[in-house]
Amino acid sequence: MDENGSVERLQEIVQAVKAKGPLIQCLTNYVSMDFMANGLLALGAHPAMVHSVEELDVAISKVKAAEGAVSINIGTLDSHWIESFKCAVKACNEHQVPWVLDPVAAGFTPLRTSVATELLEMGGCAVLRGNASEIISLSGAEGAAKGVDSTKGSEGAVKAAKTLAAKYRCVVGISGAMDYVITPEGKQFSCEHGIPMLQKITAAGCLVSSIIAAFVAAGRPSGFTDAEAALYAFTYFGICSEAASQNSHGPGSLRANLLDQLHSFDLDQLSSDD
Ligand SMILES: Nc1ncnc2c1ncn2[C@@H]1O[C@H](COP(=O)(O)OP(=O)(O)O)[C@@H](O)[C@H]1O
Ligand SMILES: Cc1ncsc1CCOP(=O)(O)O
Ligand SMILES: [Mg+2]
Repeated sequence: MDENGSVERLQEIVQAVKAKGPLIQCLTNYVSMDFMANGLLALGAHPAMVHSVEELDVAISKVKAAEGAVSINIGTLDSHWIESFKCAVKACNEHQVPWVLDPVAAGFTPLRTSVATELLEMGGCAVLRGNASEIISLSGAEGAAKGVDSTKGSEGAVKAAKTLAAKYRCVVGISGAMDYVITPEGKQFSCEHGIPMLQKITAAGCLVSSIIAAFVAAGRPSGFTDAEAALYAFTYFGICSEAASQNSHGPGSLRANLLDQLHSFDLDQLSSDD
């Protein structure tokens, strides 16, 4: 894989997602639930938002049988959610189901940093995806999070991402104007697609994290590494947002058009220069 992947591999993994329709079990915040479920459905995946500790083990054993993945997002944290996250990670690791972590607003409060760190320390995370402030905060430095938003550019988090990827043996994705994907061995890939207006749609980052989970689930049986899956998820999301922006007049129409593009973006229109 070169630094940005290839159009042929992008087409292959998107077609795999649409053909397999992976089951993505999401433990996510109240803000993102609707957009994440609709975004995953538009993409061709099958979302389920199960989060009670009483049913997570059964649900995740079914995710295993369906070759799906789990998306964990700490956005609206409280003590019940914390128990659910730990229970989900334990079940994922027991059943060998890939899980993706979105450490929303890590660094904004100490609890968020410590909960995300505790989950990573349980081991088995496939991909950690955050914005620059979140990734820097998890590395132990001052990330200067402005609530759930980053105040720093993604390039400023690459060093922190390399530290985290090596420490937790997981792929780390940093979103921003440039998205970066870092492997546990310290290899770096990047994706320049996307539009600034995405920052005006709440839960765009949450949706990207769950799309990464869908690409990991569909990609593994087709021979894609988790780093490739993350890179192509960022790329597909970025390209769809660019196409969506052409008929959009602001965040409201962009949000609707983005769902349409995730559903029916024509991959054949891409050339190897894209
Ligand atoms: N300035 C930007 N230009 C282009 N794309 C962006 C920009 N900022 C964020 N994005 C894209 O928006 C999506 C959400 O990323 P981001 O806003 O960093 O996440 P979060 O919402 O978790 O803070 C990602 O796909 C990212 O590539
Ligand atoms: C606004 C907000 N508050 C708690 S979770 C959440 C959504 C954050 O979504 P994203 O990180 O994708 O912008
Ligand atoms: Mg976020």
